Amino acid sequence: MKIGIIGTGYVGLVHGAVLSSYGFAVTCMDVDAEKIGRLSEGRSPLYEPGLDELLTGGIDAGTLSFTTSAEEAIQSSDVIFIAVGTPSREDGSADLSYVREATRQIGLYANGYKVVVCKSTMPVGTCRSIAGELNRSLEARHASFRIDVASNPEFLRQGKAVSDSLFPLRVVIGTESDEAKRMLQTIYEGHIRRKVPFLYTNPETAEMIKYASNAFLAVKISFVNELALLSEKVGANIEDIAFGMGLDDRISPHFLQAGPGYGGSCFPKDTQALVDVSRKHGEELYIVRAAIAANEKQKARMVAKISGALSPGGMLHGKTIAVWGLSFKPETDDIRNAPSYDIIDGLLAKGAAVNAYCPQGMKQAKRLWTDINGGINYCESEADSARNADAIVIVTEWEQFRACGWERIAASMRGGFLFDLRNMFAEQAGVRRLFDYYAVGSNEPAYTLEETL
Ligand SMILES: NC(=O)C1=CN([C@@H]2O[C@H](COP(=O)(O)OP(=O)(O)OC[C@H]3O[C@@H](n4cnc5c(N)ncnc54)[C@H](O)[C@@H]3O)[C@@H](O)[C@H]2O)C=CC1
Ligand SMILES: O=C(O)[C@H]1O[C@H](OP(=O)(O)OP(=O)(O)OC[C@H]2O[C@@H](n3ccc(=O)[nH]c3=O)[C@H](O)[C@@H]2O)[C@H](O)[C@@H](O)[C@@H]1O
Repeated sequence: MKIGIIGTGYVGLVHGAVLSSYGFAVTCMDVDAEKIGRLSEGRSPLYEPGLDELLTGGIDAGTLSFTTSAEEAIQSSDVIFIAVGTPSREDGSADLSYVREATRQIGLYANGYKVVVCKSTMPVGTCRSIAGELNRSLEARHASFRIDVASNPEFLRQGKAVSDSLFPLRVVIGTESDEAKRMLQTIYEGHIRRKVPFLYTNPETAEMIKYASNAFLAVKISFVNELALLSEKVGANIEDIAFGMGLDDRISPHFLQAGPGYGGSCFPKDTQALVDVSRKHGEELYIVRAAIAANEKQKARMVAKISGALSPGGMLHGKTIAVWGLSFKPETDDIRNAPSYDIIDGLLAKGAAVNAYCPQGMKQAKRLWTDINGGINYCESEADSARNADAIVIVTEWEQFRACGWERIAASMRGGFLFDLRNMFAEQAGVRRLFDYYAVGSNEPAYTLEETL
């Protein structure tokens, strides 16, 4: 069975590389010629642990190829995954123009029976509308074959995309076509053998499972973040609260990590798109709406927390702040909707100078944050950014921050503040004692500079 992937971003590229490692012949197609050029040389355009090895393996084995030609990818494949972006429009609805274009090209170039699989996250009803559009195209061409469509949402996390693809927690297949179901079962045979739960539904249910899962996780994070703000006021500790809640397996300990607010290319856009769908159907999702609002509040509160501690009036003229971690989470170079953007923007608006450092996110930040880049001084390392700074703000919990030479860094600073927005060092007296230390969701007596001097 030959497989085509339309859209070689985080999802399409990882999915294609993983399927090629199973031995399928995979053709990955993208409209971005620069991306395809790099990939053809075996160089990944994005950072994802384990991906480089899979790419080289697939290219060397001859099972993975890349093209900018939709015609070639579509005509050479039996199963075509649509994995293009579905970003937010201004009004929060999902922009389906890339999906529509991919669909148009399949309708135009298909040269025999195909299964089209909707891998992108698409609002409920999209999969069925794609089927309708394809049928109309085939009718107009008087084609003698049909195309079946299935929804097969993706649940991988960035930073763990390869392992999540190899070892998913579940596979959801939403289709009314037995042939499409059978072909997807063949593709995912390894998961079936490993007894990964498979869920067969109609396309609408599959689409909703994806949005419901992301929205639920976003709600969980916003819930714990609001409790973190309250905890600071009432003298409680959010880390202990989350641990105490998580011991109940009906709640589970996962996704209860308080922080600066969720970010990324999916939670912000998918929660908004779900709210948009709910409004269009007259069934407003108040809880999801509240999670979105709480997330915005959380990012603003982080700026207020930093500025309030550094200056009684809240303005930051003359202060230099080192911001560590620009990517929306560790182990990715993706800065889409990263809380770091809002926090830096807020600090700059208050007059601060910002020294930024991120292990992987700086290249994209330099390219994409054109509106705030004038105010950011990008640095080579943690130490470089902290030299002569008044404060360090950890926005993303990169593991390498744990052992970055804290004594030396603290000694090189002008001020002594550490705002640990991920509570990385909440339990580590060795680092806390070097700073006026601020965590999220707790005001427990920190090891302040006065105490240690
Ligand atoms: N990033 C993630 O962790 C996850 C993303 N998803 C969903 O998967 C979809 C893709 O997301 P990402 O991979 O992050 O997006 P991305 O932005 O990294 O990649 C999308 C790719 O599609 C290409 N493209 C656009 N129109 C095209 C066309 N007509 N033909 C061929 N290529 C085209 C773009 O050039 C780009 O390379 C989205 O719907 C997203 O919500 C789902 C689960 C996880
Ligand atoms: O649809 C998607 O794109 C994907 O979205 C998320 O994956 P991802 O965005 O890669 O990353 P997460 O690990 O879920 O983190 C998202 C954001 O929430 C934040 N977060 C996460 C967990 C937590 O306890 N607290 C918290 O603040 C992270 O820092 C990050 O900013 C989901 O976890 C995936 O299952 C889904 O496939």
